[in-house]
Amino acid sequence: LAAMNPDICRERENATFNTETLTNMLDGSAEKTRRRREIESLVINDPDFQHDDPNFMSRSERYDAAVKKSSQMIMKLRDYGISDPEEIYFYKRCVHRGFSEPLDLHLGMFLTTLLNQASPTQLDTFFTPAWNLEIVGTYAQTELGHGTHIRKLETTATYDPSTQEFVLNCPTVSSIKWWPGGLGKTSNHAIVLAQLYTLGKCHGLHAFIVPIRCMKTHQPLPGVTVGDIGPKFGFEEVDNGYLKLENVRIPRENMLMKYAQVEPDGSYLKPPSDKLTYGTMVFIRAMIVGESARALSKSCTIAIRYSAVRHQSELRPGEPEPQILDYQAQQYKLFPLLAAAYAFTFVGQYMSDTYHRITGHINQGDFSQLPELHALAAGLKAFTTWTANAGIEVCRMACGGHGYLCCSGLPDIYVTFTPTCTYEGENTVMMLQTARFLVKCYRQAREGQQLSGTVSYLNEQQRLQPQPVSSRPTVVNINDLASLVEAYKLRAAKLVEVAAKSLQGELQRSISQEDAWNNSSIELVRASDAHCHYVVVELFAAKLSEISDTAVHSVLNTLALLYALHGITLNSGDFLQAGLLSVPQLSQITQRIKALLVEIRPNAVALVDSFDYNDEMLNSVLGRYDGNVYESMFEWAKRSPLNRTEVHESYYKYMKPLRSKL
Ligand SMILES: CCCCCCCCCCCCCCCCCCCCCCCCCC(=O)SCCNC(=O)CCNC(=O)[C@H](O)C(C)(C)COP(=O)(O)OP(=O)(O)OC[C@H]1O[C@@H](n2cnc3c(N)ncnc32)[C@H](O)[C@@H]1OP(=O)(O)O
Ligand SMILES: Cc1cc2nc3c(=O)[nH]c(=O)nc-3n(C[C@H](O)[C@H](O)[C@H](O)COP(=O)(O)OP(=O)(O)OC[C@H]3O[C@@H](n4cnc5c(N)ncnc54)[C@H](O)[C@@H]3O)c2cc1C
Repeated sequence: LAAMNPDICRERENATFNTETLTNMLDGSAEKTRRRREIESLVINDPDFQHDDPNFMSRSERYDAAVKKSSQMIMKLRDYGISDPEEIYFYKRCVHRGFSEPLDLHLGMFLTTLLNQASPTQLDTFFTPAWNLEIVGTYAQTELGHGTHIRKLETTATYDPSTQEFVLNCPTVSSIKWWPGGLGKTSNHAIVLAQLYTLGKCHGLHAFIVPIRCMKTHQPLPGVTVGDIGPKFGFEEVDNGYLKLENVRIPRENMLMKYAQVEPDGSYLKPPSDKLTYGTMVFIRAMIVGESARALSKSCTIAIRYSAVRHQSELRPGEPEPQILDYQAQQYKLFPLLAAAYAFTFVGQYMSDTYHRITGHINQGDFSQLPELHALAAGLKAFTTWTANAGIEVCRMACGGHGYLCCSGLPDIYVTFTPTCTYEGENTVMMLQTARFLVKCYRQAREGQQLSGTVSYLNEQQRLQPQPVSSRPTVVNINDLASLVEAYKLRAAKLVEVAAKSLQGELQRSISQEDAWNNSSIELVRASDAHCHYVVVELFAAKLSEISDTAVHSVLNTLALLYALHGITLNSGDFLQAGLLSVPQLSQITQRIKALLVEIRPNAVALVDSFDYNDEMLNSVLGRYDGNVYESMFEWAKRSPLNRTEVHESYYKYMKPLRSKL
């Protein structure tokens, strides 16, 4: 066993706080940390889950290996009695080393849709077989022609009262289902989102359980054309698929009928809200916020550990080359991302709690908070994925050339994460959904209604009436987190107002509501972005008040200040325009940020250690806990398939003959 790299040892000795305390806080409690590690070690020590490096495998081999692992995973979850969704998720992440896998849609969307949208009788019929993996399902919504604008999806489900069946059809090329994970080869069922027709009338999108492959032979059923859509930017383990349905008949009982219903005679009963069909998307959006935190914290772990062991260039003449982590420019790249990773971890926990709280109310028949839940999940999903997506790439480049190697782990993190900006609601479109809610709230507040929840700041609009910047006291105390939260809040209020006024201005030019909306999209997206940024800063600050350990409190306070101040510098125009900040303060902020980088420097490695990714999960030569990066990179390269023979066959086939011809 090689000794620990001395640089990284020194980093750990210099930390001012106890990493275990912080890890416990991130997990929720010491007991939760213990249990998570226990679950992870079940996987890591399981010979069935030892795997070949996927980088050296073909796509088909990768799919094969993933299905093998997923099947074993389901067996073992059963054997170990792991049934808590959160624990299933730990186990699953560890088995697949953070990669997406063929059963994701079954576990994440098929089962969830059943749980939330099936009637009790339907749950009895479908849930147990689905839990036992006899039914393997996916969520088939997107079509070739439409992913975003789902009201225009073209697949139809027409009720036939004579047989009490629905007849499903994809009538056009653009109506072919396209993208669903696990659809191509793995699933034997799909929840298909289709336009419901009954008694000659269209009632919009509804969800149907459609068998697509024979339960015995796994052959596609009559009328079903199904397959894999081909290689992608990443997601190589996943058989994202296509599906064309031609006169496929399913029993009436296969329409999910917890809310909307079709009676045997074909009469239609409306749901209490027609957006309940969209519920599974809200769930996954809420989960993606936590995924942003994970992707970013993993990337930071890799880049910061590597920066602690990598020496390059000359800082002071005659002295040894410094750790690249000592360069201010390197710190400025990585520490704000580290701060964002912490912020998003807390936001992810909040989003998950909020989802469960409000879904609880919805299950009791109270739909009043659905709009806020939707707006929050949509906006925070977009806000956090955009930041994390860009941040992963910054981390990769911060590792220099070695970041480009697959064994750094960073390319896989990037290609696996980047579609979160697109799937489950394209980010710009999600920001516009949040803006729709914000503008509505703004108008309500104007009309004198008292708003509650995350938008309650819009009640304070009177305070925001325009006044000359010079006559207004500057609001920000750049050393006080509470004051920074206030500034973010006022910026959000201002940008919501700007967006609302833009809409108003457009409408006064007597164009349609829709054109006014389109002509204000830039302002609307910025308003949502500012709103989400405020929510994130606010939640980070609120988290600090829960921390009793003074050493941990101090280091997280530094990170929270860095997060807030760095965000101001990135958006300084907004803060200046709103009169929340003066020009001299801007350079004070830069100085303050530099001081914060120095404060964070001795704790940087400990702060990424606290995320507690074991080496198997991190899967990165550069991010290894022991810091022995060069040795293991050399070992990894030797295993490259091109090195199986000393002389590659291409030499004999092409180069050697060429030489004799010249
Ligand atoms: C016992 C055991 C327990 C067991 C437990 C078992 C369970 C589990 C166990 C295991 C757990 C382990 C898990 C493992 C997980 C694995 C990971 C998963 C990986 C997943 C990978 C995911 C891969 C990716 C999958 C995908 O990608 S799947 C496809 C996703 N596709 C999209 O996301 C389409 C976007 N497009 C739209 O969402 C709409 O098109 C559009 C733009 C909103 C316009 O919608 P439109 O209908 O036109 O509405 P508008 O007219 O604009 O608005 C009209 C009005 O409705 C409002 N409103 C719009 N929405 C909504 C909404 N939701 N909700 C509420 N309101 C809404 C709007 O606010 C407006 O309100 P108003 O202002 O009028 O008051
Ligand atoms: C890896 C991956 C896995 C997926 N898995 C599934 C799955 O399991 N099941 C499933 O059903 N789907 C799945 N999808 C599909 C995914 O949900 C859609 O791709 C997504 O909803 C975006 O829709 P789109 O592709 O139609 O993009 P488009 O809507 O065509 O977006 C293209 C551009 O148009 C812009 N745009 C569109 N509408 C507006 C608007 N109203 N205002 C302003 N700008 C607009 C967008 O911002 C974007 O820049 C998956 C996709 C990927 C990449």
